[in-house]
Amino acid sequence: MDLGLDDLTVTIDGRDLVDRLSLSVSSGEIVGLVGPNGSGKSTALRCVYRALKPSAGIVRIGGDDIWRLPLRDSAQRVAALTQEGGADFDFTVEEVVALGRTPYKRGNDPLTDSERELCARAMNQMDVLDLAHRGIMDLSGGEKQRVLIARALVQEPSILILDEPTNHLDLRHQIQLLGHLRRCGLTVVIVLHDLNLAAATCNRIGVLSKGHLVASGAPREVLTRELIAEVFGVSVFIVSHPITGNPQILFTLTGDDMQPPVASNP
Ligand SMILES: Nc1ncnc2c1ncn2[C@@H]1O[C@H](COP(=O)(O)OP(=O)(O)OP(=O)(O)O)[C@@H](O)[C@H]1O
Repeated sequence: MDLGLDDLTVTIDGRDLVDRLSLSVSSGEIVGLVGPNGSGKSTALRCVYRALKPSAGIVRIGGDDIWRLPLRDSAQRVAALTQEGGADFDFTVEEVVALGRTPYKRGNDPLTDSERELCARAMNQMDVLDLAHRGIMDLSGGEKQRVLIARALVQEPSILILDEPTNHLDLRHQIQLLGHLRRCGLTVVIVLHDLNLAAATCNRIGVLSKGHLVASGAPREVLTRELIAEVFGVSVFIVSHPITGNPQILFTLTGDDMQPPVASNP
């Protein structure tokens, strides 16, 4: 299912946190959003998973304005891993994962056998099956993150929204998760701070700066020295990955690479 943001604008207290953001994501495509802290990435995503109503513009999923759909319908199409987490209650891991089925249930309907299998499969994919009976509150940051991703997967969405999903994940689990996204065929919008991971994962990358989309395209077109200096204020070197050819960003920690970002609002 495709996703489109048309002139999405979020204005709060007179400030445009997101300003006329337009982005289209084809069915099965993985699009990354990158940008400095406070550039509007999470705010834009919140409009897609219906946590925040845009001040102007439209979010289309499969051609429908998401804000005009019944909540149950949009929850069957879009699942999100948010920065807020949503694991602040004393449920077991398997109970939290089962919550992903809520858009398909009425009242206290129990899970069907096939839904139980779906939950077990997602927990296995996210490597949390052996934690099934543990309390979510007692898990490590990375374990909790993987449980919440499993919950999003059992929602069986067509569109997956992931806000910094690699937070807390060790290298192996980062690769497992992003590799799974590459293979699963879902339409994905993902915020990543690690530009190398973004280059490895995304078909296209959109760069946000001060609420504006300042670049978008294939990783190799977008992640240039010039763009990174302009938007992030860091002077980097870019090499090609020896196997995939994806851009890999190299930097030092001497401080000599830092400069003020100069990206301005168009
Ligand atoms: N409800 C709100 N009221 C006022 N300002 C807000 C609100 N939500 C976000 N902001 C501000 O909007 C700007 C964009 O925030 P947002 O969380 O979208 O940035 P981000 O690009 O996701 O940042 P980060 O990389 O730090 O997660 C920030 O300056 C933030 O302080």
